[in-house]
Amino acid sequence: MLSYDGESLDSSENSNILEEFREGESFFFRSEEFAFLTSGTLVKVPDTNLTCQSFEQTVMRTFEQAKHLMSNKTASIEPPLVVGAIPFDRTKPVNLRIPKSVKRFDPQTRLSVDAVEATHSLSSVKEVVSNWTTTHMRSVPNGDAYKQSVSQALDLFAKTELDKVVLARTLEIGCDQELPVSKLIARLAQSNPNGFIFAADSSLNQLSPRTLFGASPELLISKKGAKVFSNPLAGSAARSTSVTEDCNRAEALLRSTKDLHEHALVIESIVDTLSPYCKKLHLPGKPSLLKTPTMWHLSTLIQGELKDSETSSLSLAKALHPTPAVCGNPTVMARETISRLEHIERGFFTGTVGWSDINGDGEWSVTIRCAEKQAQLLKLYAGAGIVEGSLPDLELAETAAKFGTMLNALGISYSDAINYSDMGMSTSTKTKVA
Ligand SMILES: C=C(O[C@@H]1C=C(C(=O)O)C=C[C@H]1O)C(=O)O
Repeated sequence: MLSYDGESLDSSENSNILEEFREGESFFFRSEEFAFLTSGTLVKVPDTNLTCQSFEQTVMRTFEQAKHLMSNKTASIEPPLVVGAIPFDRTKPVNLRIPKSVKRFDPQTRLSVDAVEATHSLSSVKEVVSNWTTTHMRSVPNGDAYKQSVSQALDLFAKTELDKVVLARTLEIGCDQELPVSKLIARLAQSNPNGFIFAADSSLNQLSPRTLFGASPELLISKKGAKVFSNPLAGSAARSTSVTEDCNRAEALLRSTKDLHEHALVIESIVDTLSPYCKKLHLPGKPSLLKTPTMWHLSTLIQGELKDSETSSLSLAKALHPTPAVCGNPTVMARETISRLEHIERGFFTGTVGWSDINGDGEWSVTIRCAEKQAQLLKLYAGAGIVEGSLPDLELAETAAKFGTMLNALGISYSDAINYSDMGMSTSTKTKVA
């Protein structure tokens, strides 16, 4: 492992690097290619948002400031990185910073939070943080209200030009103590070996520190030199523990006209946005399947070669965000529909989280399968794309299945979740607790 200061750390099979994670100060990111933990803030990107004309210049100025501050250091200094999260709403401020130090490690490293866990499989936070219990769980909006919003969206498809809208809900989980984010990240990293694992400060002010963390399967954009990649996902089915049923669901998804349409809208929009930047753009003729431990998705890997290799990954993220995978189509109408029908504040959920270096090389994943921690409260987020042919019950169940990524990490079973909250499973399996 290497840090900015040229500090060299042992590269071993297991790493306790997450012990150094400090909420409010650290940023963690792991993709298939890169993994690092940062600490401190050298320079914060001043308040700006994706609608600002000067967004890129503001980031560049921050890099220049950081270079100046780092110029006193020794020759082994690595180039600075800008890291952080961008919210769903393009008019809201981004939360980006250039950290004081960056420790890189091999993405294959098995992460743990102490030496004992390093040698044992970390099965769930319920086992690692002994004796913690949930004080409450509640879906906001509740299942019926969510289904009603889906029905209202379906009416709009018939009456307006709206083709697709993504509607989300949250699952609030109260804990009887503060859970360490480091352990949750370790668990997510172990059980989602192919996902983008992230943890970022999402505080809006110093008084209420918040941390956003998750395991996203979706890549908004990555850029290395002239090469760009985007891996949009749209069209989903929950995994099954029965192998036969699991295969059936995957095959049904690949053939589903509704899901293929939902997927095609996303691909078309991303290709339209990337085309002017690229001299070559390649994509397969049809979507393939991508699986996470909890979900199947329709997936398309888009690869391009930039006309100008200096185009920054952040400029591309700015151009693409929000894609119809998390917003809808047409974008403006979908955004208005979300603000009218969704009844939650998305914040950084369905934004983008990642990093970029001074040359613009970087990775920005879509901020999904995540939760935000504020003291003893965890807020889990999940959304589903609604198109003509969507059924309110199934969309509610899809959001429930998407909560599974985080529930698994927490060691909360579906049945526990159903007992305590309106999770949106079929009413026959629901046991309400007074
Ligand atoms: C909004 C979410 O996921 C998005 C919606 C999907 C869908 O509707 O099929 C699939 C992947 C994501 O682009 C989420 O996971 O919360």
